[in-house]
Amino acid sequence: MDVFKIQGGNSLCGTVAVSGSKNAALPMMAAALLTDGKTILNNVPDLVDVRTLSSLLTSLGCEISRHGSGSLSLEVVDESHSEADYELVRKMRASVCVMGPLLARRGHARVSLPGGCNIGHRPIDIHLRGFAALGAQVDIHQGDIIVQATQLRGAEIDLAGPNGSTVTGTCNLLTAAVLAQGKSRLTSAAMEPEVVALADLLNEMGAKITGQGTPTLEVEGVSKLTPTTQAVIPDRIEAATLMIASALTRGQLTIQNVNPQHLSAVTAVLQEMGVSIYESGLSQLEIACERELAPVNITALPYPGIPTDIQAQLTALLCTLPGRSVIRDQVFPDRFMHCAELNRMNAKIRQQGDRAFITGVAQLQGAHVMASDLRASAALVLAALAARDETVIHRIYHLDRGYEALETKLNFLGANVTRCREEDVQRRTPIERPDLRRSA
Ligand SMILES: CC(=O)N[C@H]1[C@@H](OP(=O)(O)OP(=O)(O)OC[C@H]2O[C@@H](n3ccc(=O)[nH]c3=O)[C@H](O)[C@@H]2O)O[C@H](CO)[C@@H](O)[C@@H]1O
Ligand SMILES: C=C(OP(=O)(O)O)C(=O)O
Repeated sequence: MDVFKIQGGNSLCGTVAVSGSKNAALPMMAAALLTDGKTILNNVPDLVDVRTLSSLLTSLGCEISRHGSGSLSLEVVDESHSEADYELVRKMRASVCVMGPLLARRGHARVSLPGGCNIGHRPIDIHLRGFAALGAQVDIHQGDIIVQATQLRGAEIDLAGPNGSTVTGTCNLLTAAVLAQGKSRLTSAAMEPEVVALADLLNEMGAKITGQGTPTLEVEGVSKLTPTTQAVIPDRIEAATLMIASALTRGQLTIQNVNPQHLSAVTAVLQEMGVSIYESGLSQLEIACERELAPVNITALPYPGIPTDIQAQLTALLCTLPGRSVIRDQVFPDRFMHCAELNRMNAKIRQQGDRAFITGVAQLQGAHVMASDLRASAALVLAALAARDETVIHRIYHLDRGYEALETKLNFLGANVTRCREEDVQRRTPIERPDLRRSA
C-alpha cells in the first residue's frame, strides 16, 4: 500500500488546472450503455474510480479506450450481460449508476447492493422506489438487486429523502426515464451540476429532458438515443480543495479550468473567513490571503449549499483559525472520521451528532494518520501541508479514487509530498532521552 510523506510549512504559489469531475464523469460513462454507437467523453480524469467503472462497463459489453489526455471512447458491442459483479460494485458505490441504463435498454439489471461506507448510512431505497414507479419489478436476492421490466412507463417520482434529494438516485432514474413510454416528472430532484451535466449529455443523445438544475425534471420518453461527444465539466470538489489548500498554507494560487458558478457557496464561505478570491476570466479564480483569517460556522447542504464533499477539507482549515467554529453536515450526518485523525495532528475538535466543534490552534503538528475515505484523505493532506514537521498519511488509495495527480499538482505549487510504500516508512522518530545512569 502507498503512503504520502508530507513535509509541511510551504506556502502554495502558482497556477494549477483542475481536472474533469469524477462525479460527473461516472454517470456520463454509464449513460453510454443507452446507445449502440460510440460515445466520446472528453476531459475524463484518470482516476481509480474511472478505471473501476471502465472494468464494470467492459464486463457489461462495452469496448472502452482512452485517447490522448482525457478522451474516453465507449461503445456497446454486446448487450447479452446485465449483471454487475459484487467484486467491482464493492469497490465503488457509483457502480449503481449502471442500473438505470441497463433496465431501460436491456430490460433487466442485476447489481450487488453496495455495502457500508465510511461516510455513513447510504441506502438506495429512493432509487428502487423510483424504478418500481416506472413499472419495474424490483427484487433483492442474495445481496443483489434485480430490476426488470419489458417496457418502462413514465411516472411521477418524488426523490425526497430524509437528508434532501439523492444525486446518484436522480441520475439513475433519469437514465431509466429517458427511454420510458410517456412522460415522467421527477420532483425533489438533485440540482447538483453533475446531474445537469448528465441531463445535457442525454439531451445531446436525443432525450427530451427539461428542468435540469431545478428540483423538478420533466422527461418525455423517446424510443432511441444516439451516441454523441461531450466534455465532462470541471471538478468543483477538486477546485474547492485547492482553494482551501491555498488558504491553509497562506499561499497565492491561480486555479484554472473551473466553473466559478459551481463554487459560489464555497467562495462565499472562504470570503467570510477573510480569504481574497477574484474571478479572472471565465474559468479562472485567483486565491490569496491578504489578512488574518477568522473562524465561521458552516453547514454542508445539497447544492447550491456547501458540498458535503468539502466538509472535511473545511474542517482542516478551521482547525488553524484562532477562535471557535462549528461545522455541521446535513447530507451525511456521520461523516466525521477525519476528526479523530486531525486531533492526532494537534487539532482540537469535539464531534457530537452531526456537528464538529472546533477550537483553532496556533500550529498543527505532523503525525502518522490514517485516511478513512476520499475527502477525509484530502483533509489530512491539506492539514499536513500546513503542519510543523512530517506527516505520514496511510491508506491513500482512498485519495487515488478521486483526485488526478494530486501530489504532482501540489509539488508543482511548492509542496513537499512524496509517495512511498508503507514498508519503507519509519514508524516513529526516536525521541532523544538523557542518559540518566551517566548523570547519576
Ligand atoms: C458518485 C457521486 O456522485 N457521489 C456523490 C453523491 O453520492 P450519492 O448519490 O450516493 O449521495 P446521495 O445524494 O444519494 O445521498 C444524500 C443523502 O440521501 C440519503 N439517501 C440517498 C439515497 C437513497 O436512496 N436514500 C437515502 O436516504 C443518503 O443516505 C444521504 O444522507 O452525492 C453525495 C452528496 O452530494 C456526494 O457526497 C457524493 O460524492
Ligand atoms: C463520497 C464520494 O464519492 P462516492 O459517492 O463515490 O463514495 C466523494 O466523491 O466524496
